[in-house]
Amino acid sequence: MQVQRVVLNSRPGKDGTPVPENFRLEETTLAPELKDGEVLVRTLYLSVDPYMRCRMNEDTGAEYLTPWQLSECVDGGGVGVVESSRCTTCAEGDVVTSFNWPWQTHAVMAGSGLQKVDSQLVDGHLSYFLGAVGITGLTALLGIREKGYVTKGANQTMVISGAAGACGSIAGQIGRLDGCVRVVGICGSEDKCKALVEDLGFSAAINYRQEDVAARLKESCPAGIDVYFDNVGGAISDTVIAQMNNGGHVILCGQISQYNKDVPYPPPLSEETQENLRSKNITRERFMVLNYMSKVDAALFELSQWVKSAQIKVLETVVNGIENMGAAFCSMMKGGNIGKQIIKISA
Ligand SMILES: NC(=O)C1=CN([C@@H]2O[C@H](COP(=O)(O)OP(=O)(O)OC[C@H]3O[C@@H](n4cnc5c(N)ncnc54)[C@H](OP(=O)(O)O)[C@@H]3O)[C@@H](O)[C@H]2O)C=CC1
Ligand SMILES: CCCCCC(=O)/C=C/[C@H]1[C@H](O)CC(=O)[C@@H]1CCCCCCC(=O)O
Repeated sequence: MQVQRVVLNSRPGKDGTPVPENFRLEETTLAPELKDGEVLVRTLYLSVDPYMRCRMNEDTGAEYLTPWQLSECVDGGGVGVVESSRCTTCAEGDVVTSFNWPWQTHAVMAGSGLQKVDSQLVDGHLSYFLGAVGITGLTALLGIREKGYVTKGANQTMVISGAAGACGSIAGQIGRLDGCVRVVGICGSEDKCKALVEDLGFSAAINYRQEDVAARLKESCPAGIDVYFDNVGGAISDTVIAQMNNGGHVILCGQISQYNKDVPYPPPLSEETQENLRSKNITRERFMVLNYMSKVDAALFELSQWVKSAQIKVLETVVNGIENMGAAFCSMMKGGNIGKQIIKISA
């Protein structure tokens, strides 16, 4: 069988901005016969995620991430359907997902590396398994529950950076559902601000590209900031932390503003920000969703119930075609997405 796949064509360099030409589309042939334990899957949807920027480097800088190899097929989150199987745990027609799905239109995979999913959890919106009812929804929910210390009735204000993205858009809605009285998002465009306030119920939204973030935070968080869901790091986070209340909590989810720089993860903080954290007794613990796998089933069920009952609204930016994987990744890294960036590979 002839299939299309995406390979890593070149590396952007540790300090470089990724470009679509770092990826290359190729044709390849799949072996006609499955071996014991293997399944043939058709790819439905693929995910592009910020951590992939680290996998473009020869040294990813994170012990749990392996580098993509030049001229080899790249991989990440994917969902697809089993077309034929020689594995006892997967049957034809099963919908399956994996963190290591090859960027390929069809693939032969070990059945043992696939998780079967129940399409009823997402009312048939299978791309949600890569977002709101998948890793990014889990990151938002478990990040808040494990590191946010949100308490009903405590009149807390939560600020979210990268608020209109996959994790951020869900985190703000969960902050509100869990009891924060004000939820304020920071993001990079007027359209994003409008979506946060008008569609997702955020109390206010700040466009960091056009507005004075410090001044707008003062205005929209009159009682200060208690919880900060940090997706971006850098200057935006320094500004937020400077306005946090004593005993506040930073959920250190990601630092995308630093991923095109040759710095370790998490990147070092300025003296001033370190002093702000110390003097105000603010916690800032690193959060990694993969460390909470024992809580995933219950968390996915909770996310599914919220999505099905429309208490959480899901935003997606969907691009069609495997040939657009590289462009979709680069666009997401620059803010081209509202909600989860998804690539639809087949119907
Ligand atoms: N800890 C964990 O277990 C996990 C952490 N993450 C982290 O969460 C964060 C969000 O990931 P995800 O939701 O998948 O991605 P998003 O859907 O949020 O997409 C990335 C967004 O980052 C914003 N961005 C890009 N560059 C900058 C910059 N220099 N300054 C401010 N914002 C920027 C852009 O939005 P805008 O237009 O607003 O600039 C862009 O849309 C990332 O840091 C990621 O590494 C993700 C999954 C798991
Ligand atoms: C080094 C920067 C990482 C910043 C945080 C982040 O984005 C983490 C993302 C992971 C999250 O815990 C869940 C995921 O899906 C991300 C990692 C996926 C790991 C796949 C491993 C693939 C491999 O290397 O073989």
